[in-house]
Amino acid sequence: MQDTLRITEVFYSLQGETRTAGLPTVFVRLTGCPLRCQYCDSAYAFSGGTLRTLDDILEQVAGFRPRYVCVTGGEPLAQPNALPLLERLCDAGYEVSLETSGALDISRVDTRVSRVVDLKTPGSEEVHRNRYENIEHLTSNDQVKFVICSREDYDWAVSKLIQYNLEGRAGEVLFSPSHHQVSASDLADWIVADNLPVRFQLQLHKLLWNDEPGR
Ligand SMILES: C[S@@+](CC[C@H](N)C(=O)[O-])C[C@H]1O[C@@H](n2cnc3c(N)ncnc32)[C@H](O)[C@@H]1O
Ligand SMILES: Nc1nc2[nH]cc(C(=O)O)c2c(=O)[nH]1
Ligand code: SF4
Ligand SMILES: [Mg+2]
Repeated sequence: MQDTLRITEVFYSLQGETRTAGLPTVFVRLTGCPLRCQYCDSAYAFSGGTLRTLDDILEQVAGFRPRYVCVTGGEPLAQPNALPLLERLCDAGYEVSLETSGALDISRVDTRVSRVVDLKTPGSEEVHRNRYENIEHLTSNDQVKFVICSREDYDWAVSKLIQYNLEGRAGEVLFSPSHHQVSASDLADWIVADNLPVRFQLQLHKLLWNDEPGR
């Protein structure tokens, strides 16, 4: 169908992650994902959802009068109409971010959008899906994220940081512990010991609300 997207939820909350962590943000969560990361906290968005028009989604977002809008999922870029949704959110004047697995082409995403590209680690069990061609499209408005499941994942992430000069390409490089799979304080200690040019982050929404859907 034209101009529709399959949507799991639209909600207003504090952004729990990335460079806008702590800022009130509307989340638009798109349904469906071709990956199956072993840690996925959003598996409820793999199926179901409601087909909605872009106009309908834009109208609900406007009702919250937000400054920040985050398009997430599921995997947003698995739906072709994610691209016009992102454009229209930017045209409406919001500061827009996109959370993507990095398994799909980001090159056609509006560059006004801050693209948060998750480079999947071996511990995610989806490392083979990384589309490394995306890295050349990154700008200082974009963010690269590693969700770390173990010391081995940390060492792998450091090697990718160096290999692709990620600090020089993206505005932010984020290291996040996979929830309850690696000690957050160990990860923090490793980053300091290695003097890494990355930002450690925790998922604020899990500290606040224990990952209830729609928060
Ligand atoms: C649910 S995904 C949706 C967007 C896209 N599919 C992706 O993977 O980036 C949003 C972010 O949450 C992260 N995430 C999911 N489960 C997590 C967990 N248990 N601990 C930490 N981060 C997690 C993902 O790695 C991703 O960066
Ligand atoms: N508050 C809040 N912040 C978030 N940042 C990323 C989220 C996600 O599930 O992708 C998320 C979420 O679900 N809730
Ligand atoms: S790519 Fe994102 S939504 Fe899909 S399984 Fe992995 S974390 Fe979950
Ligand atoms: Mg969540």
